[in-house]
Amino acid sequence: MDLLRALLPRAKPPEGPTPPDALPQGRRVGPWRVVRPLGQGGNGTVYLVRRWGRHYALKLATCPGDPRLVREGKLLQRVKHPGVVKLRAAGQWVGGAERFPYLVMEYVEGLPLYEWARQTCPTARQVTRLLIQTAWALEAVHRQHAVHRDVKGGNTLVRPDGKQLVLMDLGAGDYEGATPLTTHVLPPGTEVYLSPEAMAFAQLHATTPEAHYKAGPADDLYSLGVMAYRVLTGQYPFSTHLPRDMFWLAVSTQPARSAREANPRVPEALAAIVHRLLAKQPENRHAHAREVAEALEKASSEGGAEWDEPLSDAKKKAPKPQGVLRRRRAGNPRERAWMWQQLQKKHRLREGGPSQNDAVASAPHLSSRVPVNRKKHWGLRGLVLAIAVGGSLALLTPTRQVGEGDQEIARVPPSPDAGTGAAPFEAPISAPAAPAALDKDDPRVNPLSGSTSYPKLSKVLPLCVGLACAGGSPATRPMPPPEECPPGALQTMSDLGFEEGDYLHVSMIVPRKGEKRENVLVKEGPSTVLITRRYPTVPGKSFVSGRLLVGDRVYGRYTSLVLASGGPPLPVCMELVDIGVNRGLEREPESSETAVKVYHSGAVMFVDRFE
Ligand SMILES: Nc1ncnc2c1ncn2[C@@H]1O[C@H](COP(=O)(O)OP(=O)(O)OP(=O)(O)O)[C@@H](O)[C@H]1O
Repeated sequence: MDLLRALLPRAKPPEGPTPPDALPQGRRVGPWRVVRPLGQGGNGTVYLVRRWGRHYALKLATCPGDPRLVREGKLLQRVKHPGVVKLRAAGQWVGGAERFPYLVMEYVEGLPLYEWARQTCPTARQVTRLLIQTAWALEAVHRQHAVHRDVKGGNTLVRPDGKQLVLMDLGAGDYEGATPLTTHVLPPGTEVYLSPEAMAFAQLHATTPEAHYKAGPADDLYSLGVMAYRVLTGQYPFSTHLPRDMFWLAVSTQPARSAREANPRVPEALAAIVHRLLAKQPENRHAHAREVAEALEKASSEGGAEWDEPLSDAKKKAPKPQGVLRRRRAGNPRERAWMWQQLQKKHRLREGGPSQNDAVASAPHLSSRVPVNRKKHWGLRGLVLAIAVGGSLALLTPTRQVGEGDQEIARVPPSPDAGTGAAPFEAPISAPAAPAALDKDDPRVNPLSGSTSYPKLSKVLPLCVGLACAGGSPATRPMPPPEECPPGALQTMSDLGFEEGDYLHVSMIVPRKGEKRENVLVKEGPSTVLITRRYPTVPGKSFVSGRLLVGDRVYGRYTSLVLASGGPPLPVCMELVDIGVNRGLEREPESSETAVKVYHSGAVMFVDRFE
């Protein structure tokens, strides 16, 4: 029997289209090329994509024709505000016989609010600055007669300077005149951020299928209050460890403990604003988001030294990154594609199509079926995952606690005093070699190179050396492996007013006066190149240092910038590109195995990672 089984061909999953949540690196979506996934949300997968040397975030719907994503696009189109993620384009991706809407947004580099707070141990004033920005962003949303409906730390990103917050994910949002999509009592959202009036409505209309709660700006303000409470104290206003019914009861009837009680380092005036946002009656909250922003601005400007104390000081162990499980994939791409198709079929049969893709909070006394969030696919993903990790039933039938749908909730720190710690200070960058002197003996071999060592490049170097020892010829060596930027590099880029994809013209040599420019000899190793043009923040004759890697082309990774105007070297993350903005410089035909020549000039482009 076993022999028979061994002789029979193994059943293979049929070939199928790549699922929209598993696009590989390099796959094109319209003109955008996938770099890597950034994460998965309730109704789509967000990819880092690239076009013309610039990065964007592309959100691709999980369900064909998903009207929520289309609505998110329309909403983003209306709301134009520096504090709200910018929409750049929208389109449809064809996967098999289906069309999946996608949105292309600016790529916001940064950390979600709570993670930022955990890493930076901010003061009340620093947090308040970000809360003010959130309030102004909400004001911009509300002014468009729209509501966000899912305001929470996980839907914000704090830029690396820690001074700017961007409100993200308007996927649960709604605006006046939009086609109704909600088929349940409550619209999509996250349970711990749900207002008492929404809960009251859900309880009252639990048995009325046609009743739909209409969230308004006051609901967003309540959620903002929860978010503020959480970032200031490390806790939610009501314990998320309560049984669901008790949690609802507490939110509906109990006054929230003051944020100052939860964390004595929260200034009184700030705690009072948060308390007002958490009022049970919407009319007792601020009338508009603008009012919240103004109240916060006033309190912060009048606040004394207490506002500049860190809100906590103990260093906390990093929680397991969110979404890790969600990002794990089952089997190989073909198997995943097949499983995905099966699950889609099932999903469509059961749910009657993507338009019912709302997840709801049922009133607690009704059932404990579905917690409030938009991750209806969690069950499906759980199934895929369970298959992948050996069929753990626990994944399919988790013990649901309040707010479990919001993954961050499960990891709420028990007390603010668990504290946060300052992020490690940026590693110092060694000073690069000055480009002044040309090598007299061989003026065309890395004339600007030095012997500087750079922290991150130490990882690449042994690999290259290893490859060289193995006897691989430069032409046949693989591309250098991806590498993170040195600490502080992205900050330098933004301080100098550049964005990813911006580039500076460089010369591979210091040209001598009157000398005819020609191809130059280069070799692998430390390299310094001269910036040949003037830029508003980078004067001509500044230079960047890093390392050249010789492979099928000559790649350059530059990690240190010395401004001609003086000052210490600045960490940067810049990649050598040719005049067509292609990565690396072409090996000129006159190159040999041992003597590689490239064109004398090119450019160095700001990147957020060495790919
Ligand atoms: N424009 C962007 N720039 C950078 N990262 C982004 C951008 N948009 C989304 N992301 C990241 O992609 C991930 C998924 O985002 P998405 O908005 O789809 O879902 P979510 O907010 O994680 O979940 P849910 O939709 O269930 O609330 C998040 O980690 C988010 O920070």
